[in-house]
Amino acid sequence: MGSYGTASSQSPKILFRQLFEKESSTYTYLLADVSHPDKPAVLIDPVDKTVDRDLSVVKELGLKLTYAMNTHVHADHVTGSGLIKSKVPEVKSVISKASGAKADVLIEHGDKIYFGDLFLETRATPGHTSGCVTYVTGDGPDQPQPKMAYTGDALLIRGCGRTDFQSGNSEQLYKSVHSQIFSLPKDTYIYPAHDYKGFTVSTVGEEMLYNLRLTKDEDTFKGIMANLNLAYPKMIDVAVPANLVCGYQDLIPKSC
Ligand SMILES: N[C@@H](CCC(=O)N[C@@H](CCS)C(=O)NCC(=O)O)C(=O)O
Ligand SMILES: [Fe+2]
Repeated sequence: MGSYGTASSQSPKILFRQLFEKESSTYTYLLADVSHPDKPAVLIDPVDKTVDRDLSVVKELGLKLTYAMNTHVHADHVTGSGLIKSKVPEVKSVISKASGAKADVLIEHGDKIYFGDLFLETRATPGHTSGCVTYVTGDGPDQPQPKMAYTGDALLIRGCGRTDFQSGNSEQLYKSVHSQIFSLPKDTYIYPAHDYKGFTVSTVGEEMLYNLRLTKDEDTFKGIMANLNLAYPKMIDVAVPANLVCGYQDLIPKSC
C-alpha cells in the first residue's frame, strides 16, 4: 500500500467546497488542510469546462493545489486534470491503476493521498467501470469527523452509476457498494460525482435505508440495472479517449 504526499505535525482542519458543472451535472470537490502553513489542497473530479472557476477559488482561498484526482474514467465529460496541469504544472494527476488511464499517480485499494496532515484513503469500488474508486477521508483521532466518502458514480444519492459500458458489471457494483461503502460508519457523508435530481449530500445510513436500487436483493438489483434503458452519454466517444490520457493531452508539454 502506498502513501503519497507529506504530513507535518500541525493538527489538521479541513476546508470543503462542493462545486457544480451544470452541463454534465458533475460535482467537483475541493478539500484542503487549512491549518497547514501551505494550505495544501486537492480537487476530486474536476471538469474541463470549469477549471478556471475552480482555480480561481483555489487562489482566492490562498490554497496550494497539489493533486487533481479522478474517481474513474468519465464517459460524459472531459476531466479537468490535464488542463489544470497545463496551468499549474506542480499539480499531480491521480487515478486508479485499474482504470487503464494515464496519470502521475496510479493508486490502488488502500493507498492514501495526503494533503497536509489529512488524507484520502482509496477503496476499490468497481462495477460502474472496472477502475472506479471511492475516496474516504482518513480514519483516526487526528482526522476529520464525521467521515466523508467521495463515491464517484459507484453510489449516487438514491441511485447508482449505470453498468452498461466501460466494463460495467452490476453484480460487481452491488458487491462494491455493500462491502466498501455500506460498511462505513452510518454517519459518513456521501458525496457523489453526479446528481440529476437536486440532491447534494447523503449519508451511508440514509442510503442503506432509502437507496432505490442498492436496498434491493442482488437479483432484483441486477434486473433493475439491466432494464434502465438510458441513452448513452452524448460525449462518450470524445470523453473516454480523452480521459484515458488525463484530459487535454495536447496542452501538456511532457507526461500526463
Ligand atoms: N444524459 C447524460 C448522461 C447521464 C448518465 O448516463 N449518467 C451516468 C453517470 C455518468 S457516466 C449514470 O451512471 N447514470 C445513472 C442513472 O441512473 O442516471 C449525458 O448525455 O451526458
Ligand atoms: Fe461515470
